[in-house]
Amino acid sequence: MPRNKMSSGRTIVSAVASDRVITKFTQAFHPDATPYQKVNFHPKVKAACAENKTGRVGLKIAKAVLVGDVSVGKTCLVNRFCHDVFDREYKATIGVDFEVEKFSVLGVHITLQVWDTAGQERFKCIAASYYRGAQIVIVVFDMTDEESLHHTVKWMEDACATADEPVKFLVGTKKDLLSPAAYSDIETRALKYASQMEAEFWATSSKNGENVQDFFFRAVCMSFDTSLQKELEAGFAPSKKIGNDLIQVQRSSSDLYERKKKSSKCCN
Ligand SMILES: Nc1nc2c(ncn2[C@@H]2O[C@H](COP(=O)(O)OP(=O)(O)OP(=O)(O)O)[C@@H](O)[C@H]2O)c(=O)[nH]1
Ligand SMILES: [Mg+2]
Repeated sequence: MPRNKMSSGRTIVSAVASDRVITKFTQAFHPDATPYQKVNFHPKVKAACAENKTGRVGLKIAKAVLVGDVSVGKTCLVNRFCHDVFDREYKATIGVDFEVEKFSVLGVHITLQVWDTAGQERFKCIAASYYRGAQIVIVVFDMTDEESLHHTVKWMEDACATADEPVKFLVGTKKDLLSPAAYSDIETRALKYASQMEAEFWATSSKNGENVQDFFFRAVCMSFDTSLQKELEAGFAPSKKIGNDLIQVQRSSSDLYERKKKSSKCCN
């Protein structure tokens, strides 16, 4: 297999970085913290991938959108996962940013778009226009700020209104700032919110990276399995364009590894 070394030091295998190759279904953060019972890829999905029968399907996976209050740590979460960096200085997101990550899941190449929205009220109008068609909704709160947890119900409601039957996640950040007792306390409350929203809970730290990669891998596995299952049941009918986004999923891609970053700025 062709291998290249990126400037960041990540090794690229067939257009996908070696640390973006998923061969096993990533488990939930905690078995009691999820409404999703999946612990493995569906047998039909596994068979289709093994037999190279995923076709040239234009699966509309995987668009992920991050929402949540100002300064809860959305951008840091994305930056830790996509660039393995952490910035302690707060720089507010203006409008919306997005990142593109390529994965190989069971040998199938997929692209994940990660939309990082601004928490500031004045950008809400723009951010909301990017929720459409998302298959992964990630509502983020700061585990040191209880108010931000209370607001997650509304964020989830708004984001899901135009999303595409999304996999739902409630992600707590800044775990590194909590004592074990304080963490246990907020976790108990967060689990109640997650259960009420029918979302899967994860606790993370972008500062030290705790659970960040596992969380994104879990999101990709869930979305991939669900979408491919749907496509298989539909008999690979030509995929419909839903919303603004259509992401190609192909068995083999000749694309070079690429990283796009786009900023949409607004208003008021
Ligand atoms: N200690 C610690 N600080 C964090 C963590 N995540 C984020 N922060 C800090 O929290 C502040 C806000 O982080 P951002 O990621 O910019 O917050 P945001 O949610 O993107 O904010 P908006 O773009 O305004 O919506 C920054 O000063 C970060 O350094 C974390 O896991 N641990
Ligand atoms: Mg931000």
